[in-house]
Parts: sequence; structure tokens; C-alpha cells
Amino acid sequence: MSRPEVVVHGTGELLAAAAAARLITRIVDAQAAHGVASVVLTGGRTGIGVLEQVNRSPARDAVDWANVDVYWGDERFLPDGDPDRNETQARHALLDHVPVDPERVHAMAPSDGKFGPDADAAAAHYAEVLATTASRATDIAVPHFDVLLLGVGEEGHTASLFPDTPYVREAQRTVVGVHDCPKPPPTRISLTLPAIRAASEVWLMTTGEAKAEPVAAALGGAKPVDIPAAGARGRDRTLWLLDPTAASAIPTGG
Ligand SMILES: O=C1O[C@H](COP(=O)(O)O)[C@@H](O)[C@H](O)[C@H]1O
Repeated sequence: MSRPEVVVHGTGELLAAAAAARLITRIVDAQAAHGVASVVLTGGRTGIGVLEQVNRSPARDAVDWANVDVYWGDERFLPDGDPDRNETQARHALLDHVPVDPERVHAMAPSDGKFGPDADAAAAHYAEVLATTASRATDIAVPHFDVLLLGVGEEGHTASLFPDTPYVREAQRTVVGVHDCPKPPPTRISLTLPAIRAASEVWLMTTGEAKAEPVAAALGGAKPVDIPAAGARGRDRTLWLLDPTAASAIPTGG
């Protein structure tokens, strides 16, 4: 697993613009290398802001959007089209504006979909979706992910893995139904840490003073069970993209 690298941008707006440029380049490079790029999206203010910036970028059209596989790292288990769903927000921010192939957009099921209110069944189905195109490069049944985007919550959650829960401890399954979340909505679906760690690159993106403590704890070696973001690492690269307030409690190296 890679060691975390930290990049601090001057403002949240700059972070979103710079991360968008980085994401476009990552997708274009992956397509040059193997035809299809595979991206795992996140919800949250920063993650959605990055997608908005991708949409606004003149370089957006350098991407062959029909050959991008889109997945989600987590989902708020709500009805289809609910404005709080990560999928809905990502579609409004970017996916509705670019010619993605609907067959390559792999959303997690809504709470009024074919699994009804059974988040565990919806999670098991998503695990099957991931397993059908699993990469042989890892021993875990998920596709090759070129880049997996994550946010960080005030208590250190990432994707929908919250501290001191069975879900952050999950070692076998790739996707779990998450219940009794401290942040609304209470029911979610999430990739697990083993699935996240199968990605080539993991980018954790966050802004604001409320994130300073969990960011410092994660980078200071906290246990993933206490600060789930600490356990999110990419095989080739782990990148923390921060604004100065989110970075403000990181101890300066001596
Ligand atoms: O609920 C969620 O929150 C986190 C962090 O969001 P933020 O708005 O504090 O940046 C996000 O990473 C996750 O995908 C989402 O479901």
C-alpha cells in the first residue's frame, strides 16, 4: 500500500478546480493506457464540487466519456432521484452533461428499487456487480479502479464507514449495507476498506476547519477503526487534497 501524500491548495475553490484537472488527466492517461478508465465517485460537498469543476473545464471534452466506468464508493439509501442521493448529485453536477454510456454507470440501488428497503440485499447485489468485472491483479473481487475518490467526515468517516462500527472492521465483503449511521440518512451502502484498498489511486478530498482534527489524526497514524479515513490507501498512490483549514492541525515534521 502507498504512503499518503498531502497537497494543500489555497482555497476550497482552488482545490476543486485543481482536483478536477487532476481527475481529467488521470482519466485521459488511463484511457491512453488501457482504453477504458474506471472511476469511483464520492458524495459530499467537496467531491460534488470537484465534479462541477470537471463539467466547467474546457478539458472536459478531452475525456472519451463513453469509455469511462463509473462506480460509487458509497450511497445514501434513499428513493431514486432523491436530492440527497450521491448519485443524483453526481448526475446533476457532471454525468447528465457528458456522453457517458448508461451501461457503464453503476449506481448503487435506491431504497425504492428492486430490493425495496433492504439495504443489505442492495449491497450484496452491488458486490456481485463489482465481482462480474473483477480484476485479476488483486485477490479481491472488484474491478480495476484507476481512481477512487473519497470525502472525510467530521468524525473521520470515509465513504459510509463510520468509527467503531462492524462495517469499518469488515474484512471479507466488498460492499455492506450500513445501518444506524450517526450522520443522516441512517441507512447507507458502502464499499469496505478492503475494496477501497484495491484501487490503484485513492484521493481523499476535504475542506474546512471541522475536518482538521480527523485529517491530522488519519495522517498521524490513527487506527482505521477510530478514524476510518486512516485506512483508505491506494495500491499505487494515496493523495490527500486539502485546503489550509483542513490541513491546519497536521503536525509539521521536525
Ligand atoms: O455523507 C457523506 O459524507 C461524506 C463527507 O461529506 P462532506 O460534505 O463533509 O465532504 C462523503 O464522503 C460521503 O460520500 C457522503 O455519503
